[in-house]
Amino acid sequence: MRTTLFDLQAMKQAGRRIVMLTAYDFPSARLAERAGVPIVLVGDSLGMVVYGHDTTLPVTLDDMIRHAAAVVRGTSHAFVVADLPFLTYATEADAMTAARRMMQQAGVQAVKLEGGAPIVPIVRRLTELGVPVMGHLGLTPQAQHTLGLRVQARQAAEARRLLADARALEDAGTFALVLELVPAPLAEAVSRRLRIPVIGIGAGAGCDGQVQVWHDVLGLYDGKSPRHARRYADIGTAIETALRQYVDEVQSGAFPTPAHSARMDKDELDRALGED
Ligand SMILES: Nc1nc(=O)c2c([nH]1)NC[C@@H]1CN(c3ccc(C(=O)N[C@@H](CCC(=O)O)C(=O)O)cc3)CN21
Ligand SMILES: CC(C)C(=O)C(=O)O
Ligand SMILES: [Mg+2]
Repeated sequence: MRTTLFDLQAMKQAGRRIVMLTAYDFPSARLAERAGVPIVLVGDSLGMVVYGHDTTLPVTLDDMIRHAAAVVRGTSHAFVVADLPFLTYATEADAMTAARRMMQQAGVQAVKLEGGAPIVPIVRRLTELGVPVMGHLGLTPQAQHTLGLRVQARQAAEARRLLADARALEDAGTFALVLELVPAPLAEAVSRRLRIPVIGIGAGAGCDGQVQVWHDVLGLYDGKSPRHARRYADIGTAIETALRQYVDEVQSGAFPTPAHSARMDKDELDRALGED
Protein backbone atom coordinates (compact mmCIF):
# COMPACT_ATOMS: atom_id res chain seq x y z
CA MET A 1 0.00 0.00 0.00
CA ARG A 2 1.12 3.49 -0.79
CA THR A 3 1.15 6.42 1.59
CA THR A 4 -2.07 8.41 1.11
CA LEU A 5 -2.91 12.04 1.56
CA PHE A 6 -4.86 11.03 4.67
CA ASP A 7 -1.62 9.64 6.13
CA LEU A 8 -0.02 13.06 5.54
CA GLN A 9 -2.81 14.85 7.39
CA ALA A 10 -2.44 12.33 10.24
CA MET A 11 1.32 12.99 10.39
CA LYS A 12 0.65 16.70 10.88
CA GLN A 13 -1.93 16.01 13.57
CA ALA A 14 0.50 13.67 15.34
CA GLY A 15 3.29 16.24 15.10
CA ARG A 16 5.45 13.93 12.97
CA ARG A 17 7.58 15.88 10.51
CA ILE A 18 6.92 15.03 6.88
CA VAL A 19 9.80 14.31 4.48
CA MET A 20 9.59 14.96 0.76
CA LEU A 21 12.43 14.55 -1.74
CA THR A 22 12.54 14.98 -5.49
CA ALA A 23 13.37 12.10 -7.83
CA TYR A 24 13.28 12.03 -11.60
CA ASP A 25 13.86 8.42 -12.65
CA PHE A 26 13.42 4.75 -11.75
CA PRO A 27 16.65 4.03 -9.83
CA SER A 28 16.55 7.24 -7.78
CA ALA A 29 12.89 6.69 -6.87
CA ARG A 30 13.73 3.16 -5.67
CA LEU A 31 16.56 4.48 -3.53
CA ALA A 32 14.40 7.25 -2.04
CA GLU A 33 11.72 4.76 -1.11
CA ARG A 34 14.23 2.29 0.36
CA ALA A 35 15.61 5.13 2.49
CA GLY A 36 12.14 5.73 3.92
CA VAL A 37 11.06 8.85 2.01
CA PRO A 38 7.24 8.85 2.19
CA ILE A 39 6.60 11.51 -0.49
CA VAL A 40 8.50 11.64 -3.76
CA LEU A 41 8.14 14.81 -5.81
CA VAL A 42 8.80 14.69 -9.53
CA GLY A 43 9.73 18.36 -9.60
CA ASP A 44 9.98 20.54 -12.66
CA SER A 45 13.43 21.36 -11.20
CA LEU A 46 14.05 18.47 -13.63
CA GLY A 47 14.60 21.18 -16.24
CA MET A 48 17.58 22.54 -14.31
CA VAL A 49 19.20 19.53 -12.60
CA VAL A 50 18.57 16.88 -15.28
CA TYR A 51 18.22 18.81 -18.55
CA GLY A 52 20.64 21.66 -17.85
CA HIS A 53 18.33 24.61 -18.45
CA ASP A 54 18.71 27.82 -16.42
CA THR A 55 15.05 27.78 -15.38
CA THR A 56 12.15 25.33 -15.03
CA LEU A 57 10.22 27.01 -17.85
CA PRO A 58 11.29 24.82 -20.81
CA VAL A 59 9.95 21.64 -19.14
CA THR A 60 6.98 20.20 -21.05
CA LEU A 61 4.08 18.05 -19.93
CA ASP A 62 5.49 15.17 -22.01
CA ASP A 63 8.85 15.51 -20.18
CA MET A 64 7.10 15.40 -16.81
CA ILE A 65 4.89 12.44 -17.73
CA ARG A 66 7.86 10.39 -18.98
CA HIS A 67 9.85 10.99 -15.77
CA ALA A 68 6.86 10.69 -13.44
CA ALA A 69 5.94 7.32 -14.96
CA ALA A 70 9.47 6.04 -14.25
CA VAL A 71 9.25 7.28 -10.65
CA VAL A 72 5.89 5.57 -10.19
CA ARG A 73 7.39 2.31 -11.55
CA GLY A 74 10.27 2.68 -9.08
CA THR A 75 8.02 2.98 -6.02
CA SER A 76 5.34 0.91 -4.38
CA HIS A 77 4.93 2.63 -0.99
CA ALA A 78 5.70 6.30 -1.61
CA PHE A 79 3.11 8.95 -2.40
CA VAL A 80 4.17 10.37 -5.78
CA VAL A 81 3.44 14.01 -6.62
CA ALA A 82 4.34 15.64 -9.95
CA ASP A 83 4.64 19.32 -10.80
CA LEU A 84 2.45 20.55 -13.63
CA PRO A 85 4.79 22.58 -15.88
CA PHE A 86 4.77 26.29 -16.68
CA LEU A 87 1.52 27.50 -18.32
CA THR A 88 -0.06 24.05 -18.53
CA TYR A 89 -2.74 25.02 -15.97
CA ALA A 90 -3.46 28.67 -16.81
CA THR A 91 -6.96 27.86 -18.05
CA GLU A 92 -9.36 25.39 -16.51
CA ALA A 93 -9.43 23.33 -19.72
CA ASP A 94 -5.62 23.13 -19.89
CA ALA A 95 -5.41 22.21 -16.20
CA MET A 96 -7.92 19.39 -16.66
CA THR A 97 -6.00 17.98 -19.62
CA ALA A 98 -2.66 18.24 -17.83
CA ALA A 99 -3.94 16.64 -14.62
CA ARG A 100 -5.77 13.91 -16.55
CA ARG A 101 -2.71 12.99 -18.58
CA MET A 102 -0.44 13.09 -15.53
CA MET A 103 -2.73 10.79 -13.54
CA GLN A 104 -3.70 8.43 -16.37
CA GLN A 105 -0.40 8.17 -18.23
CA ALA A 106 2.11 8.53 -15.38
CA GLY A 107 -0.05 7.20 -12.55
CA VAL A 108 0.93 9.80 -9.95
CA GLN A 109 -1.11 10.23 -6.78
CA ALA A 110 -1.23 14.05 -6.93
CA VAL A 111 -0.19 17.13 -8.88
CA LYS A 112 1.45 20.33 -7.64
CA LEU A 113 0.56 23.78 -9.01
CA GLU A 114 2.38 27.05 -8.30
CA GLY A 115 0.57 30.21 -7.28
CA GLY A 116 -2.19 31.78 -5.20
CA ALA A 117 -5.36 33.74 -5.93
CA PRO A 118 -5.14 33.57 -9.76
CA ILE A 119 -5.29 29.75 -9.78
CA VAL A 120 -7.63 29.18 -6.81
CA PRO A 121 -10.75 28.61 -8.99
CA ILE A 122 -8.83 26.09 -11.10
CA VAL A 123 -7.54 24.31 -7.98
CA ARG A 124 -11.09 24.16 -6.60
CA ARG A 125 -12.39 22.63 -9.83
CA LEU A 126 -9.60 20.02 -9.87
CA THR A 127 -10.16 18.97 -6.26
CA GLU A 128 -13.96 18.86 -6.76
CA LEU A 129 -13.36 16.42 -9.60
CA GLY A 130 -11.15 14.19 -7.47
CA VAL A 131 -7.64 15.36 -8.33
CA PRO A 132 -5.44 15.64 -5.23
CA VAL A 133 -3.68 19.03 -5.50
CA MET A 134 -0.62 20.27 -3.62
CA GLY A 135 -0.15 24.05 -3.54
CA HIS A 136 3.12 25.97 -3.82
CA LEU A 137 3.60 29.57 -2.61
CA GLY A 138 6.47 31.93 -1.80
CA LEU A 139 9.20 31.61 -4.40
CA THR A 140 7.43 29.96 -7.31
CA PRO A 141 10.26 29.27 -9.80
CA GLN A 142 7.91 29.19 -12.80
CA ALA A 143 7.61 32.97 -12.14
CA GLN A 144 11.36 33.45 -11.75
CA HIS A 145 11.43 36.04 -14.54
CA THR A 146 9.13 38.29 -12.48
CA LEU A 147 10.13 37.21 -8.91
CA GLY A 148 13.83 36.40 -9.24
CA LEU A 149 15.18 33.49 -7.15
CA ARG A 150 15.11 35.28 -3.83
CA VAL A 151 13.31 35.18 -0.49
CA GLN A 152 9.65 36.25 -0.79
CA ALA A 153 7.17 37.94 1.53
CA ARG A 154 9.62 39.79 3.79
CA GLN A 155 7.31 42.82 3.98
CA ALA A 156 4.01 42.86 5.86
CA ALA A 157 1.78 43.46 2.82
CA GLU A 158 3.26 40.58 0.85
CA ALA A 159 3.26 38.34 3.92
CA ARG A 160 -0.45 39.05 4.49
CA ARG A 161 -1.16 38.18 0.86
CA LEU A 162 0.77 34.93 1.23
CA LEU A 163 -1.27 33.94 4.31
CA ALA A 164 -4.50 34.82 2.48
CA ASP A 165 -3.40 32.76 -0.54
CA ALA A 166 -2.49 29.83 1.73
CA ARG A 167 -5.94 29.93 3.34
CA ALA A 168 -7.64 30.23 -0.05
CA LEU A 169 -5.75 27.18 -1.34
CA GLU A 170 -6.72 25.22 1.76
CA ASP A 171 -10.36 26.24 1.26
CA ALA A 172 -10.10 25.22 -2.41
CA GLY A 173 -9.26 21.70 -1.28
CA THR A 174 -5.48 21.35 -1.51
CA PHE A 175 -4.20 18.57 0.76
CA ALA A 176 -0.78 20.14 1.41
CA LEU A 177 1.21 23.27 0.63
CA VAL A 178 4.85 23.87 -0.29
CA LEU A 179 6.32 27.15 0.99
CA GLU A 180 9.57 28.00 -0.77
CA LEU A 181 12.06 30.68 0.33
CA VAL A 182 9.92 32.60 2.81
CA PRO A 183 11.10 33.87 6.21
CA ALA A 184 11.04 31.13 8.86
CA PRO A 185 8.74 32.96 11.32
CA LEU A 186 6.17 33.58 8.57
CA ALA A 187 6.31 29.94 7.40
CA GLU A 188 5.81 28.78 10.99
CA ALA A 189 2.83 31.11 11.42
CA VAL A 190 1.24 29.81 8.20
CA SER A 191 1.87 26.19 9.27
CA ARG A 192 0.12 26.85 12.61
CA ARG A 193 -2.86 28.48 10.92
CA LEU A 194 -3.54 25.77 8.33
CA ARG A 195 -4.99 22.33 8.94
CA ILE A 196 -3.16 20.90 5.90
CA PRO A 197 0.56 20.07 6.13
CA VAL A 198 2.97 22.84 5.11
CA ILE A 199 6.18 21.53 3.57
CA GLY A 200 9.02 24.03 3.49
CA ILE A 201 12.13 24.53 1.40
CA GLY A 202 14.27 27.40 2.59
CA ALA A 203 11.40 28.23 4.94
CA GLY A 204 12.82 27.21 8.31
CA ALA A 205 12.23 24.40 10.82
CA GLY A 206 8.75 25.53 11.87
CA CYS A 207 7.00 23.90 8.90
CA ASP A 208 5.25 20.54 9.13
CA GLY A 209 7.80 19.01 6.78
CA GLN A 210 10.70 19.69 4.45
CA VAL A 211 11.41 19.11 0.77
CA GLN A 212 14.81 19.06 -0.92
CA VAL A 213 16.11 18.45 -4.42
CA TRP A 214 17.84 15.07 -5.02
CA HIS A 215 20.93 16.56 -6.67
CA ASP A 216 21.40 19.13 -3.87
CA VAL A 217 21.32 16.66 -0.96
CA LEU A 218 23.60 14.20 -2.76
CA GLY A 219 26.14 16.65 -4.16
CA LEU A 220 25.25 15.90 -7.76
CA TYR A 221 24.32 19.39 -8.90
CA ASP A 222 27.15 20.97 -10.80
CA GLY A 223 25.51 24.39 -10.79
CA LYS A 224 25.33 26.60 -7.74
CA SER A 225 23.20 24.75 -5.19
CA PRO A 226 20.83 27.06 -3.31
CA ARG A 227 21.79 28.27 0.17
CA HIS A 228 18.84 26.38 1.71
CA ALA A 229 20.24 22.98 0.66
CA ARG A 230 22.36 20.68 2.82
CA ARG A 231 24.70 18.23 1.13
CA TYR A 232 24.49 14.81 2.83
CA ALA A 233 26.98 13.16 0.49
CA ASP A 234 29.42 14.07 -2.27
CA ILE A 235 28.24 11.60 -4.88
CA GLY A 236 29.41 13.79 -7.75
CA THR A 237 33.03 13.45 -6.61
CA ALA A 238 32.56 9.70 -6.00
CA ILE A 239 31.28 9.30 -9.57
CA GLU A 240 34.15 11.32 -11.02
CA THR A 241 36.73 9.24 -9.10
CA ALA A 242 35.16 5.98 -10.28
CA LEU A 243 34.94 7.12 -13.89
CA ARG A 244 38.55 8.32 -13.84
CA GLN A 245 39.58 4.79 -12.75
CA TYR A 246 37.52 3.27 -15.59
CA VAL A 247 39.22 5.56 -18.11
CA ASP A 248 42.66 4.70 -16.70
CA GLU A 249 42.03 0.92 -16.74
CA VAL A 250 40.79 0.86 -20.33
CA GLN A 251 43.74 2.98 -21.41
CA SER A 252 46.27 0.77 -19.51
CA GLY A 253 44.65 -2.53 -20.57
CA ALA A 254 43.82 -3.50 -16.95
CA PHE A 255 40.14 -3.76 -17.93
CA PRO A 256 38.62 -6.01 -19.17
CA THR A 257 40.18 -9.16 -17.65
CA PRO A 258 39.47 -12.75 -18.84
CA ALA A 259 36.74 -12.90 -16.16
CA HIS A 260 34.84 -10.15 -18.02
CA SER A 261 35.14 -11.99 -21.36
CA ALA A 262 33.68 -15.07 -23.03
CA ARG A 263 35.94 -18.04 -23.88
CA MET A 264 35.84 -20.18 -27.04
CA ASP A 265 37.24 -23.69 -27.68
CA LYS A 266 40.40 -23.42 -29.75
CA ASP A 267 39.30 -26.03 -32.33
CA GLU A 268 35.98 -24.21 -32.82
CA LEU A 269 37.90 -21.03 -33.46
CA ASP A 270 40.33 -22.85 -35.83
CA ARG A 271 37.38 -24.32 -37.79
CA ALA A 272 35.76 -20.92 -37.96
CA LEU A 273 38.84 -19.11 -39.18
CA GLY A 274 40.15 -22.04 -41.28
CA GLU A 275 42.80 -20.89 -43.74
CA ASP A 276 41.90 -17.24 -43.11
N1 LIG B 1 19.16 22.39 -7.70
C1 LIG B 1 18.00 22.99 -7.45
N2 LIG B 1 17.60 23.10 -6.18
C2 LIG B 1 16.42 23.73 -5.87
O1 LIG B 1 16.08 23.82 -4.68
C3 LIG B 1 15.63 24.21 -6.94
C4 LIG B 1 16.07 24.05 -8.25
N3 LIG B 1 17.26 23.44 -8.48
N4 LIG B 1 15.34 24.45 -9.33
C5 LIG B 1 13.96 24.84 -9.10
C6 LIG B 1 13.86 25.61 -7.89
C7 LIG B 1 14.62 26.91 -7.99
N5 LIG B 1 15.12 27.05 -6.67
C8 LIG B 1 16.10 27.93 -6.28
C9 LIG B 1 17.23 28.08 -7.01
C10 LIG B 1 18.20 28.97 -6.64
C11 LIG B 1 18.06 29.73 -5.49
C12 LIG B 1 19.12 30.67 -5.09
O2 LIG B 1 20.07 30.86 -5.81
N6 LIG B 1 18.99 31.30 -3.92
C13 LIG B 1 19.97 32.21 -3.38
C14 LIG B 1 19.49 32.83 -2.09
C15 LIG B 1 18.39 33.81 -2.35
C16 LIG B 1 18.03 34.60 -1.12
O3 LIG B 1 18.47 34.22 -0.01
O4 LIG B 1 17.31 35.57 -1.29
C17 LIG B 1 21.27 31.50 -2.99
O5 LIG B 1 22.28 32.21 -2.89
O6 LIG B 1 21.23 30.28 -2.78
C18 LIG B 1 16.90 29.57 -4.75
C19 LIG B 1 15.92 28.67 -5.14
C20 LIG B 1 14.60 26.01 -5.82
N7 LIG B 1 14.42 24.91 -6.72
C1 LIG C 1 11.76 22.52 -5.04
C2 LIG C 1 10.48 21.78 -5.19
C3 LIG C 1 9.45 22.24 -4.21
C4 LIG C 1 9.96 21.87 -6.61
O1 LIG C 1 8.94 22.43 -6.91
C5 LIG C 1 10.78 21.24 -7.65
O2 LIG C 1 11.71 20.47 -7.36
O3 LIG C 1 10.47 21.48 -8.83
MG1 LIG D 1 8.78 22.74 -9.00
